[in-house]
Amino acid sequence: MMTFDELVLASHNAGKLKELQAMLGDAVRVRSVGEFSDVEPEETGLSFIENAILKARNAARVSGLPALADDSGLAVDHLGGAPGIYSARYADGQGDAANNAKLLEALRDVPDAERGAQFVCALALVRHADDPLPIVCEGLWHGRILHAPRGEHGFGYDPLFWVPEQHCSSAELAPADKNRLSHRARAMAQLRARLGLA
Ligand SMILES: O=P(O)(O)OP(=O)(O)OP(=O)(O)OC[C@H]1O[C@@H](n2cnc3c(O)ncnc32)[C@H](O)[C@@H]1O
Ligand SMILES: [Mg+2]
Repeated sequence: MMTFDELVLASHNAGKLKELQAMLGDAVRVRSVGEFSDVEPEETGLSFIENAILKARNAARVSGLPALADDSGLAVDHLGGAPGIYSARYADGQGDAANNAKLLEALRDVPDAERGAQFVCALALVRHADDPLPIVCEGLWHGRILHAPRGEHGFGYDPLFWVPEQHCSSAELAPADKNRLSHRARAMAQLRARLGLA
């Protein structure tokens, strides 16, 4: 079993950091990679898993600590799984509002039945930068893309993601509920089990 008292979170995304911290609770002392470096590694992988491992290794390298990375995104059925691993860069780095506007435009006039989508989260945990055996977990969250944004919580694509079983968007969920239901929560539950913490 892997145990440690300090862990660096390999993300520069404030929304993600907040959710990951809430999910990890007091189990481990958490640092952010931003404390060690402002340079974000290039996400050159072709899969969520490859990018998560790449970010985890980078954070372990700059911090000297074990590192947990999250690579996530939104895969839209009608768009053949796009924006996928390119979700953060969908509108060429112009940020969340531009990403959401571009997605709404891409799905303009597409009926509800064809607006299925899933949020994907890959988590990678490495003990050190060259760890040959990263722990990797994935979580999916199925939903549908709305026709207009709803809700103020969360971050990123949350205002456009309808959660059928909750009858609201993921930005309308209380943070604690999103952290129980989301792609990230599902990946984190697997990680806990793998670490013997579940
Ligand atoms: O790579 P790091 O530094 O962690 O930060 P990032 O924001 O670049 O993160 P990703 O590369 O994993 O890209 C994730 C994209 O998917 C979006 N996303 C991921 N999880 C989400 C969630 O729970 N709710 C809404 N959008 C989410 C997020 O807004 C980004 O556009
Ligand atoms: Mg990124």
